[in-house]
Amino acid sequence: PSRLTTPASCGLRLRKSNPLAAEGSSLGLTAPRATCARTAWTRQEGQRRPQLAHTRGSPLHIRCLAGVVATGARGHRRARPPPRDLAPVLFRASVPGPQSPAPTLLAIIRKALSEEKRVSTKTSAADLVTETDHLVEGLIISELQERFPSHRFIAEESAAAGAKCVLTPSPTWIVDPIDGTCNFVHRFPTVAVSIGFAVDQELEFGVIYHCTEERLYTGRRGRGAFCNGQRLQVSGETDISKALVLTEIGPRRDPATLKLFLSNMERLLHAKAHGVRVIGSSTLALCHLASGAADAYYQFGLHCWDLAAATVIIREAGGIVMDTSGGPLDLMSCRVVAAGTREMAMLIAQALQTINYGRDDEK
Ligand SMILES: O=P(O)(O)OC[C@@]1(O)O[C@H](CO)[C@@H](O)[C@@H]1O
Ligand SMILES: [Mg+2]
Repeated sequence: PSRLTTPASCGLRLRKSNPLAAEGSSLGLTAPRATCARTAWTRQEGQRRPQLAHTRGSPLHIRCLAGVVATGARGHRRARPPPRDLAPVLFRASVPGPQSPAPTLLAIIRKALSEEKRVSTKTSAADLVTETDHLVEGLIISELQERFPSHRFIAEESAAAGAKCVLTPSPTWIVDPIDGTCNFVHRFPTVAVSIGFAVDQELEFGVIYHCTEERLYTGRRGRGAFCNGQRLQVSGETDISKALVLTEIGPRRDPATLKLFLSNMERLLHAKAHGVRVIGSSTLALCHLASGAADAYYQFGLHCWDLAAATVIIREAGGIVMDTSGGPLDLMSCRVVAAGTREMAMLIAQALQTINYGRDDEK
């Protein structure tokens, strides 16, 4: 029995030759296909979450996706994140196989990406949501909830519907079902799913999947960060005048907020940063930082579901994630500075003017 064994209800079986079964194997670029119980989903009128039914024999599905990421995360204090080797199985497996009759998480996102969407707005005209955001969040939560009834959830669309975002010591899943919804609506192919996990208010692991480029980023506290099996390492840059900096605009577009946003960007450009980029997904921007493709990230107006998974990945890649004041990160504070080095993070923090977005746990 290896750590790859998932609970019987999932029905996941991996072939004996599975290289991921070996302790310390890579993140599974060569992961074999796995089979598990088939999960069919339906969504009836007025029903917020999909209903799940099981049949044996189909390619791995969201049930396994949630089940595998959750393996070992049972129980307060003793909660243990999954072996890092399992994470790729999780997302890889949710891509439908040739004979798959059931849509899977990534299949749902990819299909919807190319279709017309029903788009609604949330806190502002630039803060978008689609039915796919709701559907994906519902799938992830119902699977995890069924397996871990005592665990708590903080998730973007549930929060938008009024659920409180309070991080307690209980094991808590922090979910952004689609990060980059505006990109998703425009078919701009920079869209991710982000799932973080915290116990005792400490982030334990994070998984971010770049849905169109099939890049799986994972980080587990004390065990490193990886992208498709390659270890991630931040850049060692300490000089702003040699830095590529990433940010996101934030949802507000009122003149005062925009003025501060543009002035912060201007300050970094005056400091001769090579560039300041906005790609439309804070989780993927933070993954670029973790991989050394950028040197710093800052933002006002992001949320705990943008930060949870990415924070573990950046820290495990050797980077710094801190508050814009230069103090420790506060996951609920709606602001962040991250960089490959503490020197760079401090320089960025010192250059910024604060934009007050309030706190996630006070909304
Ligand atoms: O709504 P979504 O797609 O999950 O978030 C999109 C996004 O650009 O908006 C947030 C706030 O500006 C960013 O941090 C985040 O990446
Ligand atoms: Mg989202």
